[in-house]
Amino acid sequence: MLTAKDIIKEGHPTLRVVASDVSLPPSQEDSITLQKMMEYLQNSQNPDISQQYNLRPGVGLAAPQINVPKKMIAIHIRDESGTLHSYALFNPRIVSHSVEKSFLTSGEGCLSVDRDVPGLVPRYARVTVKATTLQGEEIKLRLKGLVAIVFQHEIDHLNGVMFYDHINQDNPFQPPEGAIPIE
Ligand SMILES: O=C(O)C[C@@H](Cc1ccccc1)[C@H](O)SCc1ccccc1
Ligand code: NI
Repeated sequence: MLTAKDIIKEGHPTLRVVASDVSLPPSQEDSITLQKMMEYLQNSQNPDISQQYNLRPGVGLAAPQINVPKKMIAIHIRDESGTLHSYALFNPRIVSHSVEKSFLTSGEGCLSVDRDVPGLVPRYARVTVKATTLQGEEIKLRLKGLVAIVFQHEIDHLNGVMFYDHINQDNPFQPPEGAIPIE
């Protein structure tokens, strides 16, 4: 199982590379890696397991964060209405997005960043994502709210982008014009 020691931290060059497309159908190695990423998220949200293995809770994980520069992400989160969004995806890409922006009022964190970075992170309020699932199915997801933010955070990792790259350095707490705050 993946544990905290498998997650690389800021300063590691792999966090700043553009990850490679995964050739499909995926190799057994890539499938197992993606399954382990999903397992990490589920374990990190289980009070007993996360305490036993000292896992930092996560709702998303991108392969570059475990030093695998490939386009693979896992997302496991309950949204505002309690709906579980659990996805293990190859080659996710944003195919369209709203002009309207949104942001988490609490700012963002990252499993690869062991420090608080204050500031608001402007994101698209709504995104349409295409990807291939572990089962080899091509899917299209229309996302909004917290789930849309998590997807954008993870897809950023596939392009070598960290959440704090988006923070307005002159005024970190300046909400983007007309953006929707998400608690
Ligand atoms: O480092 C990562 O990629 C995982 C982040 C994802 C994230 C997405 C959106 C906003 C902040 C972080 C971790 O999940 S950070 C821990 C966490 C846990 C619950 C809710 C938000 C963040
Ligand atoms: Ni992150």
